[in-house]
Amino acid sequence: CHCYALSGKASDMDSQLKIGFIGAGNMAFGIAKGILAGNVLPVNVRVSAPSSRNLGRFQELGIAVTHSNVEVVSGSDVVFVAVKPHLVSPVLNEISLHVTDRHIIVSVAAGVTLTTLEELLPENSVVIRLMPNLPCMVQEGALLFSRGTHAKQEDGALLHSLLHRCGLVEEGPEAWIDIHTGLSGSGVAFVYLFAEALADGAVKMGMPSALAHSIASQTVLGAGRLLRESEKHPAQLRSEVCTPGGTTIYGLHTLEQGGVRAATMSAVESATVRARELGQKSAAASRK
Ligand SMILES: NC(=O)C1=CN([C@@H]2O[C@H](COP(=O)(O)OP(=O)(O)OC[C@H]3O[C@@H](n4cnc5c(N)ncnc54)[C@H](O)[C@@H]3O)[C@@H](O)[C@H]2O)C=CC1
Ligand SMILES: O=C(O)[C@@H]1CCC=N1
Repeated sequence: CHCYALSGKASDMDSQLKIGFIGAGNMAFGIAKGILAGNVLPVNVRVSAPSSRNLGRFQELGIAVTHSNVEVVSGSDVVFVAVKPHLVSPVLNEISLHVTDRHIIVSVAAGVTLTTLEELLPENSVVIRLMPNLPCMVQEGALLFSRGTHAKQEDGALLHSLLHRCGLVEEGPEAWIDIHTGLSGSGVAFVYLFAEALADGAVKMGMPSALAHSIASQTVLGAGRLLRESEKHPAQLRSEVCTPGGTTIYGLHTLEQGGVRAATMSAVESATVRARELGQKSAAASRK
């Protein structure tokens, strides 16, 4: 049974837990790295994918690899389902017979709802929906999870404890997961686009590209760290950068004329709406 006593001893339990990943892509790798940075040993982790192409980097971490999803489920307590959303339904159909009350099934697939996940698994299965983002790779992810009908508070605490080295980990109602997907799952790509454009601007003004990209990435990193560590509102920090009549306010005016703020809000909205659409598609597919 997954009912580990969690009276502040979650991290002691982690070291004995068996962790599985179905799907060996970027997200599985990022989460695996964070989990190994915590209390879990590589011998207690296994990962499956149909081809060997993506498995090498997991092997380099000492993680056992296989082509059998069922083998991952049979040998694990916590199973991360980290395949593309349209593959969640076939994969859960394939493993369903092997899921027991020992398991916590954690899906990271964009859009796929707890209801769909629960319908595809045996009755009373413990299911958690998690939305991570790519910076889990460097333990600076932003992760939000939501518990299914049969996932208890202590199951959430266990997941939190497993993932705490992946970055910021929060729990919330399921309605926020699609929003978090737009804000942060996809949001990192919006930040990359902005970083690329910053560098392009510098190249346009005559700076060599390699230096411009290196400075742009450090600028994003530094701005992010200061924002998080100061706990100030972004508008406050922005005003600290703006000398009256100086360079920054001229640049900001140009950005506002380009509608960057409205465009960014709309980008979060479109990505959120798309996550909801993906959820409806996967629900329809699971009923077939
Ligand atoms: N990439 C990102 O930034 C984020 C992705 N996600 C979600 O994570 C999930 C995975 O995304 P990525 O890692 O980017 O994809 P990916 O394409 O890098 O990885 C998918 C993996 O699944 C494997 N796979 C394919 N069919 C399989 C099967 N039948 N059984 C087992 N494994 C199979 C592939 O070989 C591959 O290793 C998606 O559902 C996505 O919505 C969530 C948050 C952020
Ligand atoms: O683009 C996607 O659908 C996935 C989910 C969040 C980030 N990548």
